[in-house]
Amino acid sequence: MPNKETTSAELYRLERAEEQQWAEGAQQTPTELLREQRERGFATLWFRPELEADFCRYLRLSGRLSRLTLLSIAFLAMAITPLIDTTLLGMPEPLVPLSRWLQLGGMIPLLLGVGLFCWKRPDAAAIELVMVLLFLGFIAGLLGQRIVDARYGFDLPVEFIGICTVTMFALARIRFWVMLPAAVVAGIAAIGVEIAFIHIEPNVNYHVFATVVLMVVAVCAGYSLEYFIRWTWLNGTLLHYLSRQDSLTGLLNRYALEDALEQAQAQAARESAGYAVAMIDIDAFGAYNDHYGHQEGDAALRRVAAVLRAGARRPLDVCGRYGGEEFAMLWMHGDADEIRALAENVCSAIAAERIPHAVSPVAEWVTVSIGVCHIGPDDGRVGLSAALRKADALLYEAKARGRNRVLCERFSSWPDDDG
Ligand SMILES: Nc1nc2c(ncn2[C@@H]2O[C@H](COP(=O)(O)OP(=O)(O)OP(=O)(O)O)[C@@H](O)[C@H]2O)c(=O)[nH]1
Repeated sequence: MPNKETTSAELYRLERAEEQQWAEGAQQTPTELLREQRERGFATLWFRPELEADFCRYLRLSGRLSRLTLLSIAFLAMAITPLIDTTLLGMPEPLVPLSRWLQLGGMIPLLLGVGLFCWKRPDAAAIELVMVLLFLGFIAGLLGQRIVDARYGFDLPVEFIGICTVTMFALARIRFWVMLPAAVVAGIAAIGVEIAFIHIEPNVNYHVFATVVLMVVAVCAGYSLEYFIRWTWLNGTLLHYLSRQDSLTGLLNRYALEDALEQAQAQAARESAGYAVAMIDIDAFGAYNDHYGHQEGDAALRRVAAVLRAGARRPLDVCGRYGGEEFAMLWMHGDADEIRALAENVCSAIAAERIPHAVSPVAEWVTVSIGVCHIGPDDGRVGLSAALRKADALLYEAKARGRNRVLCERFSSWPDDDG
């Protein structure tokens, strides 16, 4: 899912690439995959690989603001501490140089660097690793200072380690299983330091107890938060696909089809590229239904749809169900001859399926008629309804000329009837 800064052109490309991936690789449609995952559950906080990659990308992009908030809080804490450590916290003077060095020389530049990285590269796969390393660096700094401070009898509020861990689970938006090992290391190191180096009784027992409680809270909060995010993503993505998919054929439904066609037209205009819009209708499908029944009719529609989907495999092509037994396609790029060849291929591929049609006036098997309106690069911006109307008129002309054929014409060769 694209982030806010993605331009509409990039967004269009991303969506098409996503749909393309689904269409090419998968045995199952997105909705089938998502439904299956919902039934299986995800108590282990893991989706099947086809979904996991998409979810991780979503988590990285949607977590950008949250991570920047976390880094801002850490930055603020680091910036404020020099003002209060000697006054409010009672840090002895000899410890101040070390503390300043760690804060101003180490943590603040590090936070600024990581902040810049999270700002500029929200989608970087390394973002989880960077956040975990920052966390471990932070903890190492705190523990180092804790050991030195204790020599001067200063009891550094070591609960900060637990609070850092809770904050990481709550705001870093990195996966639970990535954060957990770092949290365990931090917890063990914190408790180890208390027991081995700190001898300020009875505070050691209190600090150990507080660290354990905060670590348990952090882990539980991290688990339930990620479970909730996964649940929301899974249902939201399922709804997204259901609202765009024709339930019978798995192609884009009318709403999504028009949307995709408009976006493809805008893309063509940006690239000054030619394209073609096609209307496709199954021949004598009323008779097919009457003869074989609606169940068989549905099965035939699915098979025709599968062939059409295969005919729109290039990254920017579009294919959807316009309504009933009528489909629409858009082929991006290509001159009139290439477009005609694509349409002819689709027409003959459907005939080659040899879906029996005993009552067709055209052939012994299911055939289609196709009307194609080709819009050249110099035809200017053509409205979607005008392009579809011309393709539809050509389709009816193809029907009138005997069906099972392609009629392809250039948009500009038609009289302008828009006005
Ligand atoms: N099984 C099934 N049939 C459908 C569906 N949607 C539309 N139809 C049928 O498609 C048929 C369309 O028939 P017509 O519009 O008369 O066209 P046709 O019989 O294909 O004739 P021509 O287009 O002139 O070749 C009707 O019988 C509809 O019931 C569907 O989802 N499933």
